[in-house]
Amino acid sequence: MPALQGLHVHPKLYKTVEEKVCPDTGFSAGYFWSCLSSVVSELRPEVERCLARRDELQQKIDAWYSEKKESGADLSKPDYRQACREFLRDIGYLVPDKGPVSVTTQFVDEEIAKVPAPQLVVPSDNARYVLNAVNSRWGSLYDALYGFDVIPAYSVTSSGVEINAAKGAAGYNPMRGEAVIEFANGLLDEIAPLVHGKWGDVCRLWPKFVGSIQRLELLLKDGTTTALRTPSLYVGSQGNLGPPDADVARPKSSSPSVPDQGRIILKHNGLHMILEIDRTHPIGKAALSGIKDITTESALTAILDMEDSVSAVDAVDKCKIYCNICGIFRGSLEAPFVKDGKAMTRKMNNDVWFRDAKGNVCTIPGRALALVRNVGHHMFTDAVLTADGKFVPEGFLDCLITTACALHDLRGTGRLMNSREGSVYIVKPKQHGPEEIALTSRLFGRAEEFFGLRRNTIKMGIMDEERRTSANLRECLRAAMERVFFINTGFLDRTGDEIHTCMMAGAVVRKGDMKKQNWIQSYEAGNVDVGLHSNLQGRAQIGKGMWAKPDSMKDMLEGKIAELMAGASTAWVPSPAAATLHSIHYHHVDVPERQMQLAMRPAAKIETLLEPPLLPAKLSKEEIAHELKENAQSILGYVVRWIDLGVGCSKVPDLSNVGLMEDRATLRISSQLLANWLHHDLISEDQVRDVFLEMAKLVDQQNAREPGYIPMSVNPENSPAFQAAMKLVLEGKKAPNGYTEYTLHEARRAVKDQLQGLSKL
Ligand SMILES: CC(=O)SCCNC(=O)CCNC(=O)[C@H](O)C(C)(C)COP(=O)(O)OP(=O)(O)OC[C@H]1O[C@@H](n2cnc3c(N)ncnc32)[C@H](O)[C@@H]1OP(=O)(O)O
Ligand SMILES: O=CC(=O)O
Ligand SMILES: [Mg+2]
Repeated sequence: MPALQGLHVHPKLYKTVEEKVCPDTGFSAGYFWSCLSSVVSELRPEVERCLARRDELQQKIDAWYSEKKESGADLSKPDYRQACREFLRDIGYLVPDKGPVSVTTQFVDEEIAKVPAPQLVVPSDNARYVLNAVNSRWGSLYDALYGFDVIPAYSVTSSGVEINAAKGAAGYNPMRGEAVIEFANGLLDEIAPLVHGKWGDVCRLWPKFVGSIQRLELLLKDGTTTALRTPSLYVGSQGNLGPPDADVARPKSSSPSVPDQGRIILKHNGLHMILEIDRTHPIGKAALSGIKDITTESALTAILDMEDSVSAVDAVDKCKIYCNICGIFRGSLEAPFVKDGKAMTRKMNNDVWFRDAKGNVCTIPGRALALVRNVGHHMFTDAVLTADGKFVPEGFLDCLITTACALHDLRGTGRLMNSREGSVYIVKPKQHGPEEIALTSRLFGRAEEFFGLRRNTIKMGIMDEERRTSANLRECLRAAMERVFFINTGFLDRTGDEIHTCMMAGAVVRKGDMKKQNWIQSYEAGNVDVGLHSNLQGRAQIGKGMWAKPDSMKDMLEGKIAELMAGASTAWVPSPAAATLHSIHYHHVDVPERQMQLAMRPAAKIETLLEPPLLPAKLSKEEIAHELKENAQSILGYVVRWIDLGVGCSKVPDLSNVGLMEDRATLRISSQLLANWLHHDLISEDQVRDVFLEMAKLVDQQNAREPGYIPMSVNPENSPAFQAAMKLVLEGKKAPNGYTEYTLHEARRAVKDQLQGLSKL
């Protein structure tokens, strides 16, 4: 390990910083390490103090709940809410409320400040996915509808005819295609209605100058022409689109004499939709309007995640991530891969060019605004060691690397532009209360000083996902009032933290019942209330959590609109297709107006937030057994891929065979829930072992075709993944804040060492 400025840096990381990150920034690698060295000396003691404070508070909470429980108190009773609040105030868990806060963050890109839209999260260790994520600003509506379950296998058309619209294996099903087009036309009728007629009857469309400005004109199949009811929704065009050479309606099959190939750009609620007209394309040829697809503005922001969706346990893993992040900020990231037998290379998309309604050339960004999620304060890495051999806070390294990579964007040395406002967006997860947020803000401030950046260039996305943050959210905002660019309800981690914090209070409800509990309703509402009353509109997002069923798009389309109705200006999606489909909700809901309505309601009560999610009545043996199985299956299904294959986010089928997105936050929930039930004797250790052995067989079957997969059930005693999964439950009670990372990291590192040993033989 090279020793630099008192630090010992892993050679791989040294090389990455020297060869990838620093060139063209104006800063040398030596300077970079001296900055890290300073910040470690300065702020590491503060991190340690914050972590010790977490443990101290948890011990006090455990003791309080244990005592109440032993004295036979019914903790679900309202009397206890007040007592609990007072206790938490006495121990400093709840901090004094200093009154209203007005967030003043400046230079925030409009994707965050102005336009409500989906937010995609992507594991940053996978270059191919990362590229897909930044390119998911634009998505094919037709593909998203065709490829998922939104269109049922058997559909009824608007004329009442039942059709077989199954996807099928044998190529394109034109009837499914018809159903897709019908859905899309219905959507256009809602968001861009015509003066008369319906989108389904349009046989041609073109921009037409009315005075000095273009309007969209449309020819209907009855031969009449029409226009948009709101003409300003048309914002431009591209290509060769008319005017039509005849004032007679053309029959469906005949092609116009003027080649009809081009794009019509509409804009509604701040989001663009591009009607792709191409009568030479098989879909466009078959469509009355010639529209072959609708390219929809989808994920305006994408979080490149260094945290819960990746398995990164050492310098080598971290370097892979850092190179991807650097590639994005330089605009140079590429990923060669083979798909369906074809070799291809994925790159970052260019911006979209078109002529606006006055005929001027203009552009819209071609990529989502990239935000980077660093790791939390509780993580330390041996990629860099201090002179006395201690691991450095991993979040410090993440922050300095992210900022140094972003210099390429800020200085314009990259090929493409990320932030047009000259900001860097770092999402900081798992912060507990205002003091930790103040610590992050100091870290960001130091990074700005090191690299000569304007104060508050580095913006902070606050994951509201730990109970102490939710309970003190206003003070948390105060601690970052010049930097905050979002508060997001990470309800998955938050649920894990809820269970851990209230571990001693009693047995908690089943995983599927958590969302109905009072605490979570109060948490979701409280986050919106605090955001709306702290001046976030126009400056920062109020975000809601992940849709964790990546294949269940019909359910998402029906359900996820509720998050906008609840006041969110963005919400997380797991994939580009989900972003495209979720974007529909932002056309249905006028978010600023909805937020104005919600700002009038009485704010959610803190007492409700503090109500533990305890089982109201005993569960039957069968119910307990089922819940144990379900959690064991998801824990094993996730953990085995994390530890043996180094995959940090997986789609794991549940017992009903629904694919669920599992990441470290969902693992925190499942393991904490079982640890809680174990502590309260709903299940025994023997039962846990038996069920884990049974589920290991099922998980082995599910992964049988995965290259490199090592079955757990053959020799569970020697399977690091099986052992780690068991440990997460059996020792979950004493895991700090219920975090799973320590167990996962230890086991993954052992597997990597073993693999390295084998490769040397
Ligand atoms: C609590 C929290 O912290 S939530 C935040 C953490 N969670 C996440 O980030 C979830 C991100 N999502 C994912 O990792 C994935 O979608 C998974 C693991 C859930 C499913 O992955 P897969 O099984 O590979 O998905 P599937 O086979 O359906 O789709 C693969 C295609 O979709 C793309 N894709 C899927 N998810 C993403 C994504 N998040 N970003 C970009 N592209 C994606 C892939 O690039 C691939 O397309 P390609 O072949 O053209 O490259
Ligand atoms: O990070 C998101 C969460 O839900 O946890
Ligand atoms: Mg989280």
